[in-house]
Amino acid sequence: MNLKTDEFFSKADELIAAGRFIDSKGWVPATSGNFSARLADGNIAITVSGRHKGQLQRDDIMLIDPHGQSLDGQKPSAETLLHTSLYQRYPDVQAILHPHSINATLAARLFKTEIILEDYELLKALAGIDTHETRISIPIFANDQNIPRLAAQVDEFLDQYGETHAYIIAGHGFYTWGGSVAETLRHLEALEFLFDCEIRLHGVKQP
Ligand SMILES: CSCCC(=O)C(=O)COP(=O)(O)O
Ligand SMILES: [Zn+2]
Repeated sequence: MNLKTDEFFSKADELIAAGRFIDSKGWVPATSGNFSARLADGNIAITVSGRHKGQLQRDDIMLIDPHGQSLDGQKPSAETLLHTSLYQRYPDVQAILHPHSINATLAARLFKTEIILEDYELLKALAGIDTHETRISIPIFANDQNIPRLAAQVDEFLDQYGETHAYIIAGHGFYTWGGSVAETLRHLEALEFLFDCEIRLHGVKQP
């Protein structure tokens, strides 16, 4: 049975286009990052491990089940568990994007455990926020090569502190998600701008 349906290819094409845009900004250097989108049957279209995310072709997007098992023989992202955990937690989440941007990396060096974003008009680009008079915290987790342990740490935090639009992994990148690939890309772009503002504001050494 061919599991790659029209819906799969449509989502794959959205992820490919998102990858080109994200790469054009320099946010997925040297094969870093990974992307996924949930399909109507619960299976997930996700990037094959090790591919350059700015040069994706249809063959670079593969199919996994909700538990992260490959359904087409290809090897999914090394960070698949971070995707499947978020889909399991948030039934409305339909796409996840993970860039390795300079701003996320610098933000973790500067802010250590969380980055606070408040009083920015662009916060309204994040789903559910309708005023600049909003204060959100983006948590920062220590990097870990043990992805199950990292996923468990994220899960434990989200169990305790509830919803967030994104999280940063120190020295690594960030994860963000949304109700569609387009919404997730909007979150990614807005968060990049907001991280940049905070880094410029707090990161410039005083004379
Ligand atoms: C060269 S980046 C190291 C791995 C990583 O953090 C990443 O985002 C890409 O891994 P993938 O297996 O998804 O290609
Ligand atoms: Zn990564």
